[in-house]
Amino acid sequence: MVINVKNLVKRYGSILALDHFSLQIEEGEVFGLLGPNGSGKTTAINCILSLLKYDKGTIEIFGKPMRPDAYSIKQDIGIVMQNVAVFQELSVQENIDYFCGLYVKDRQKRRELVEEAIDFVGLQDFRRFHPKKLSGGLLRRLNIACGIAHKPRLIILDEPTVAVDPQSRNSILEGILKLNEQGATIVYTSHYMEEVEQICSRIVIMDKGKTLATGTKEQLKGMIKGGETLTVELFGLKEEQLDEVKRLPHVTGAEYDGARLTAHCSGGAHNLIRLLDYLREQELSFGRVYAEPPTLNDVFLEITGKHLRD
Ligand SMILES: Nc1ncnc2c1ncn2[C@@H]1O[C@H](COP(=O)(O)OP(=O)(O)OP(=O)(O)O)[C@@H](O)[C@H]1O
Repeated sequence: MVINVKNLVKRYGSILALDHFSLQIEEGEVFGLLGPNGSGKTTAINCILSLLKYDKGTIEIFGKPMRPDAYSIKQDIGIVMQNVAVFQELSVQENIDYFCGLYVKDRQKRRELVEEAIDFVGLQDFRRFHPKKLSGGLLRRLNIACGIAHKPRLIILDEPTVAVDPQSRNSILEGILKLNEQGATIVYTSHYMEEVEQICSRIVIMDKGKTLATGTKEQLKGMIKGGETLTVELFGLKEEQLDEVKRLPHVTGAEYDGARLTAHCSGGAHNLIRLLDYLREQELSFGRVYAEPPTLNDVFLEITGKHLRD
């Protein structure tokens, strides 16, 4: 097992940031830590890395107890933190070389690794630039290159795409999958469910410092009663008709905003056909129609009663 965390408790004064938090991550996983802002993701990562003292619990990495002075373990970990942490006075190349040099002393070897990292994040044309000349997206890529240049076995990324343009975001996500293909185990924290769904093989959903549910995205979605959401664009739906929609088989709830009818359905087949048949019977004409499978937000909503991003 790459990470084994048991019953972690962390308090900041009266705030209970981690409440008996446990986590098991196997070699080769792309593991997602999904939770709203303030749910304890960064605190969990900082405790796992021994950057923060905790009140209770045990942490093992690569089967060994993790401690602040466990340098042999730290050498095999790459960290990409939420806040970009690079030196303003060093160029792109020098920054990557500095961070790589914390783990790799051999200069020749390091030169190769720095070049590979520059290629990997696509900063070839910017190697002599200083950080203040880089856009937000490029700066994030530099931050990632600094964290991964030494080819660690475990890479932990804490919200690496916050405030990043869509193009850089995609290239970051693709890069993470490539690192995983090359053998690294990945831990990825985010409050963006779409990203976690896109790249993670297993996910823990957390809230208020606790683990709410763990599994693949299919397993997590299978845990809830809610199934697909149907949306129909139409005008003139009356209140009695909305009430009748709510009473259709498998419909667990419905809303109408004057232009769009949204119906939430539990499992069951033919929900869309049944809804459209009803609208035709009522001689209501409709525009676009779409059916969406449940999302991780629906899972979070059903467990906690609130949205991931309130
Ligand atoms: N240094 C600190 N002192 C006091 N309280 C803190 C400190 N750091 C975090 N907290 C509190 O601990 C809880 C968990 O915060 P944490 O930053 O770990 O959450 P998060 O899920 O990473 O959120 P975000 O996505 O906003 O970073 C929050 O209630 C936060 O306000």
